[in-house]
Amino acid sequence: MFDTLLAGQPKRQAPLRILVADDQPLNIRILHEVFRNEFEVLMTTDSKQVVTICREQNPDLVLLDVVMPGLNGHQVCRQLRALPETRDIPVIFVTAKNTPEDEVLGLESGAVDFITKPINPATVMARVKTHLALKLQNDLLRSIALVDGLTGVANRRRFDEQFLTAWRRCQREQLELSLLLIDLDHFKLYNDHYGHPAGDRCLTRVAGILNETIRRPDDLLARYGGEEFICLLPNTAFEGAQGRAWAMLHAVQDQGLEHAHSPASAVVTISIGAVTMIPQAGDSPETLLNAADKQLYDAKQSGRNQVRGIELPSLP
Ligand SMILES: Nc1nc2c(ncn2[C@@H]2O[C@H](COP(=O)(O)OP(=O)(O)OP(=O)(O)O)[C@@H](O)[C@H]2O)c(=O)[nH]1
Repeated sequence: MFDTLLAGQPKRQAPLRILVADDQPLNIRILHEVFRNEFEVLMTTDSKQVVTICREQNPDLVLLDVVMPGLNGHQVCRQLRALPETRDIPVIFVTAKNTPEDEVLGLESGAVDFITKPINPATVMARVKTHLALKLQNDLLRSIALVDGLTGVANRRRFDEQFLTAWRRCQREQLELSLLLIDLDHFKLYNDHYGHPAGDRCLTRVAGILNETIRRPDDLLARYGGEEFICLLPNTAFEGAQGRAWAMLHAVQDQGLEHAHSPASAVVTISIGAVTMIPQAGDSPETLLNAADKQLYDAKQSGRNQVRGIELPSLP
């Protein structure tokens, strides 16, 4: 099952990655020996490092010792489940404590399985492969559920998830967060003149053009609804966001897609509302969305085929 699933995956950039956390270096060495030929193995003896490593290195599975100084395995597991960016990483407890009470406690804290010490290498490998296969299957289903069926770019749900994660990160680290709200100009007239199927093809072309202007791994272009797209630019200052917006506007215009009945231009064009802010504790993500909407409205009012932008002051 594992190899079949792996073969069906979109090509991964890196090998599957496992994090082994145990305060005893000897135990880590034993597990490293079991996995090192098949997976990339991350290791730590410090339970307090597990959440940070998961956030930064996004392992596909965690093997977690239960009894550790500082935070115990159950506490770590609960922390992982509470964070959006780590909650889908499966955790297997590796423990000498295997009474029914221990197992209930472990399952309640969110572990998917238990492996009893002293470990049997063949059993550990089989269990880990089973859970990795399930994780890959979940990742695949999630990725399908998060793509817009018409244009192939991210859908609204994916945007909502990623926006919230970016918002929290920028709030925590006091970074600039920018949003571009993008709308095709006079698209009703396009549909009326060329027909709905041609309108669909036009939307798909524009989505592709916009997506090609995205540069950084954390940037995201999504279809926000109808003929509206949205672009998330975390850790991006106002000038950078404006630059991206104008690059998108020119890229669409330069394609020269005929729009004979548009009062704005002879070709398909877009209008963009751009906003930037450093989120503070009292701010809400809607502030940024509403501001982008207002800027987009201004761009439309000013004749379309325009970028309008604003840098929001933070709350005192
Ligand atoms: N072909 C196609 N058309 C869509 C889709 N989603 C929304 N539309 C059309 O997009 C058009 C949007 O029209 P309006 O909201 O009036 O805006 P507009 O004509 O683009 O005018 P402005 O935004 O003011 O420049 C409507 O005709 C919708 O039917 C889609 O998936 N496919």
